[in-house]
Amino acid sequence: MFFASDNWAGAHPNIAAGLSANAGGFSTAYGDGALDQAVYQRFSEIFEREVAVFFVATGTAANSLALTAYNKPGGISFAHRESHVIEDECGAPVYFSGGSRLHEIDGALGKIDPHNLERTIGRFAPEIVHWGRPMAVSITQSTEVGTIYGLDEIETIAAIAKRYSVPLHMDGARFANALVALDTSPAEMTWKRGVDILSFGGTKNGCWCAEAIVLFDLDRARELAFLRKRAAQLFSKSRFVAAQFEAYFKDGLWLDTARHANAMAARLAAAIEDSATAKLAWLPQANEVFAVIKKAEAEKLQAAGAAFYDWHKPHGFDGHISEDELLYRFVTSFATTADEVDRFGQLIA
Ligand SMILES: Cc1ncc(COP(=O)(O)O)c(C=O)c1O
Ligand SMILES: C[C@@H](O)[C@H](N)C(=O)O
Repeated sequence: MFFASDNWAGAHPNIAAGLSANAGGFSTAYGDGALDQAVYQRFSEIFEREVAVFFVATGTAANSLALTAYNKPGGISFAHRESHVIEDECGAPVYFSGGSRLHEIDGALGKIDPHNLERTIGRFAPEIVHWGRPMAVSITQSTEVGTIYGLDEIETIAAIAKRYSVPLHMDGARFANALVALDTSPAEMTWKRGVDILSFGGTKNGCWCAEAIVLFDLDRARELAFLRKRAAQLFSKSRFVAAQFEAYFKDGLWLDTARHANAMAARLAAAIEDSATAKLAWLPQANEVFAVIKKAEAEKLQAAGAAFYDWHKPHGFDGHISEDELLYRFVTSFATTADEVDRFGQLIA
């Protein structure tokens, strides 16, 4: 029973088959091969406009380079206080940009509160040389605590970013999970709501190692090409990332895998709701489930083979956590089975 992270899941068989099918022969290196070009075109079709696509190895690289694409001396990017770019990337966005800063914005359950954003970014609007100046706004979709921004919420945040002439970045490490949960289109959830640059994650949703920066603001494409190479993120055998995305998009596989992961999260949440020894912290909106469980009970579950971790209490969670309890995070994936969830449900009953 593996709920530690969707990063623990392997590669979907179709993705693995796509890699094998493209392993032979020769292909122009460094992103210029026929398969690369075909996949770039597929991204433009999916987003219903011409986009620039840059394959990178990790979500951290995608986020760091996306923010660096808009770099400026004294630049400040604004992100949720518990965002991955602030809490889990070891300062990579600051490092890759040569010293831009990340400023925390508060908001409940992983989502930036627009009023807090307006108030904070507004303070830096005079661009006083001592303080620095706004450079970007970054949101995570779905968020680090499995919540989702509605289309109107994205639009509201984008409008604030535009008011201060900065781009809106979307950390889409779990883009597909949010997309199917909202039952909307990639275009509607991004550029049509004011997103300028997207970290498009495939790795957590069935790929072996496939992340892409999707740039809607094509004027930045040339700059980003150099930033990626300087960051040692340009794959020589780029066809192997392209092959994964080709299989990922084929027949809507990426949407099916995300729907399955979300459905398994809903199933797991129902089992936790029915439990006498655990409390669901909030309803899952994508593929992450959070529950308050007695430490002793959690240890029994882990001893029985369930892999999951405790998680820090997010801002805006007003549930009670007793001394002998902790908040735990469960992440489902394309590889999570109903049997696995039901087996866990029996243990936690
Ligand atoms: C919300 C979010 N963004 C970005 C990342 C970064 O991905 P990576 O670990 O591949 O750098 C993760 C990692 O799981 C994540 O959860
Ligand atoms: C670092 C850890 O949070 C990872 N991003 C995950 O979601 O599992």
